[in-house]
Amino acid sequence: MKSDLLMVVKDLSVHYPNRSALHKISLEILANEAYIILGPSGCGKTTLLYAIADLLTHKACVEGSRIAPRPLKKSLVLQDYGLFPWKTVLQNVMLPIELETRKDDKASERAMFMLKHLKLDAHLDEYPSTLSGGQKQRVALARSWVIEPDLLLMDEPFSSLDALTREQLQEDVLTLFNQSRMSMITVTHSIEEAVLLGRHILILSDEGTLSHEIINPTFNLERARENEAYYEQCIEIRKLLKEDQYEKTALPL
Ligand SMILES: Nc1ncnc2c1ncn2[C@@H]1O[C@H](COP(=O)(O)OP(=O)(O)OP(=O)(O)O)[C@@H](O)[C@H]1O
Repeated sequence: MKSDLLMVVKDLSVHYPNRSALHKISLEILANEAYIILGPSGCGKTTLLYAIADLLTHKACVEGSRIAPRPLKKSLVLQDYGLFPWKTVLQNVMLPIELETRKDDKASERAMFMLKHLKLDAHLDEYPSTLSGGQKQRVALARSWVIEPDLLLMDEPFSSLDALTREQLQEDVLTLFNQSRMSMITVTHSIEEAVLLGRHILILSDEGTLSHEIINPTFNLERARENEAYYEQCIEIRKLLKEDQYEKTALPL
């Protein structure tokens, strides 16, 4: 196995009691890489993310394998932040450290660095109810980063934020990604977000198969939104999604 391999997913299929969600998905997840899961609504993006995170409900029947050559530290960021309302910003961020059995002397220092970087240092003792959506999502990001995960999993993390806040947070994620050695997997509906945050773009079809796995040459491009190559890549991805849709609806000759 390659030394920088975090996980090998082989022939993964997931069946819920009333329907199947994924069909024979195979992929490799490498260290220090950025992955996107993109596809139409209901195609199984969240199911794939949860399968990788090992968080599928007990009702899901899973076939195939997910093999990690070494134990992985994983963190999950959800669309609705998942903060504890009775804990302050700092307490929310430090929670995963408290739950760890291993002593981590540098954790407080790391948490403070993260909170400062994400411009939350003036809100340490505030409760989530007093924060804006963007601030809450920053707390969730800081919390997921503080344990220095091998794999950061994000389920539509910015979809409930306004456009400017979303853009700022996407920049924050890229900066933190570039300063770390982790891999991240982001589920999104947005082609623009996919091209911004993913070097590997995995496109699922309506039937829950992996229809395309694309290497995005514009990933990590400086000031991507001011660059033509970024928009050309968005157009390419949009074409592939439309072709998938067309193939599905085309009448047989
Ligand atoms: N716990 C569950 N029990 C039964 N069916 C489920 C469950 N979770 C998801 N499904 C079904 O599996 C399919 C895939 O769901 P999933 O949430 O993974 O898709 P998605 O691509 O993330 O959707 P969206 O883009 O709308 O969030 C859907 O048809 C959904 O109804």
